[in-house]
Amino acid sequence: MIEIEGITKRYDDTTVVDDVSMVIEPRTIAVIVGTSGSGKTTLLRMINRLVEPTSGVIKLDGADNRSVPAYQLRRSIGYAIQGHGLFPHRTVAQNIATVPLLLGWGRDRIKARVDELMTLYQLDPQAYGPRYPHELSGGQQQRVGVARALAAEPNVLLMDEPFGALDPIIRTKAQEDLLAIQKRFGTTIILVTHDMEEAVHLGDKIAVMDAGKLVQYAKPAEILARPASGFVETLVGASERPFRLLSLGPVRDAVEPGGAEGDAIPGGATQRDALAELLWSGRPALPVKDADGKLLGRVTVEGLVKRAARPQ
Ligand SMILES: Nc1ncnc2c1ncn2[C@@H]1O[C@H](COP(=O)(O)OP(=O)(O)OP(=O)(O)O)[C@@H](O)[C@H]1O
Repeated sequence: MIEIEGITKRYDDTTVVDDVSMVIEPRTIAVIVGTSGSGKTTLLRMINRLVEPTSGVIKLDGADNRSVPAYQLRRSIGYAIQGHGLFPHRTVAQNIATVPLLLGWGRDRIKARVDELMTLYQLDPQAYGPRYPHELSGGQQQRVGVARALAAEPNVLLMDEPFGALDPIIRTKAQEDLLAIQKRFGTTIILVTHDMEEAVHLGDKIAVMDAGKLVQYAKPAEILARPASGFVETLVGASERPFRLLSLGPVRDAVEPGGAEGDAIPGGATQRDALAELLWSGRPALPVKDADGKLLGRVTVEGLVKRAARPQ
């Protein structure tokens, strides 16, 4: 668990993070969003003490993050940034091995971990391990950056716009990989992004920052349905709100009795996917099936539009 208590950062007379308090539950993802310069990166970097706060306390599993030396703290917290921050003159395998080496792991353990992470990220260790970062694509470099951040099995992973430079398709894949890995290792993740869609998709909770202040910290559905202020509403994008709400719910929750013509959509797909499919194909209804292929009912344009208009 990460407890941020009344944390403030001032540079001379300027307060860039202003009395922020929030709790990040273990094994969850908290996403920080906000306008440029609102203090997101500064807040993130106070967790691993790349920035020292002016006042306030941050506790990791109950312990003040100043109770150990900063360099030691940083070895126990993964950190992934936009542009990946890979060491250009070290191979991919050496990059991933950085923190385990610092921690004094044995050779065999390091090799096993590097191979495990590379395999997990679909980079063949034999082929890619000896390469240098410039010999990889942007998406591959990004995966190596996250693999490196995860190498020493940190309980906490800080990510600052990790997918910012990726094209939309690779970005979606990177987000899915992150969710799968977070489930597998139970990592607690704090991620900064400009992209509200990404925040809604990844966040168990979303923290909205404005001019150094935390203006709302809530589940995505709550932020979308009940933005705490005009600022949050604008950030969320009023016109896209209905679609974002639909992207939170599975189709199986929107099923109506009856059947429909054509290929079925799986119950686990999002309601947004179903609406897109309906609009795209010009059909009024789609059959919905569960994972075993059993017919659950149908989903209609009308039903989905109603759900989007009336948030729970
Ligand atoms: N070392 C520093 N000295 C003085 N001011 C700083 C320093 N670091 C950051 N700031 C200021 O603090 C404010 C918040 O910066 P920060 O990088 O945390 O914002 P951000 O929300 O992450 O922005 P962006 O989305 O553009 O990355 C900015 O106005 C920035 O200029």
